[in-house]
Amino acid sequence: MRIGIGYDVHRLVKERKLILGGVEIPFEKGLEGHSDADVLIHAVMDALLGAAGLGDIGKLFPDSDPAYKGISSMVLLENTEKLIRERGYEVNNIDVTVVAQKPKISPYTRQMINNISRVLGIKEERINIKGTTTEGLGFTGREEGIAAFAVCTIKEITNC
Ligand SMILES: Nc1ccn([C@@H]2O[C@H](COP(=O)(O)O)[C@@H](O)[C@H]2O)c(=O)n1
Ligand SMILES: C[C@@]1(CO)OP(=O)(O)OP(=O)(O)OC[C@H]1O
Repeated sequence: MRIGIGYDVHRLVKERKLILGGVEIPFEKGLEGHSDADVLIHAVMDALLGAAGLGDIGKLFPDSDPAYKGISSMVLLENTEKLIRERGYEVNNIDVTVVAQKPKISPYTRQMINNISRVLGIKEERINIKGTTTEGLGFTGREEGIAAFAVCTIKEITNC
């Protein structure tokens, strides 16, 4: 078993969609980025890549590459899963914390978990997603951005 950790931050701006965990959440602002800026999925990808010893998201999917402009991060997650599988690992479990003053993510976590479970080919019970505010403190508290932390474990693929 190997463990990985991921962390990402994206800025909240007007006239962008807010996509978290592959779910479009109605909100007055969205996250800025080269891709769809799904900060939750980016943290999960970095955790998976870290666990497998494969570097990080920016190394594998550089934001200088026009191929990734506006791409759904669920596609990048799918590619990440293939890479760790090629290394001989499968995902065991994932735990994510989204740090956002607003919006509340709890009404959407079931759908996010379903999206991730389908892309990674693992049971929903192996994925946990939670939200927290920072009680108005810091850049997340001022609603300037959203942060996400993810921890995962991966295990060697066995044939039996
Ligand atoms: N973006 C968020 C933030 C919080 N939640 C839910 O609210 C609970 C209380 O949050 P505190 O930061 O005040 O501790 C938290 O445990 C979550 O259930 C949320 O869904 N989305
Ligand atoms: C996902 C990538 C690639 O489109 O771009 P962004 O959406 O800007 O995200 P970030 O977490 O800043 O870095 C990873 C990038 O390479």
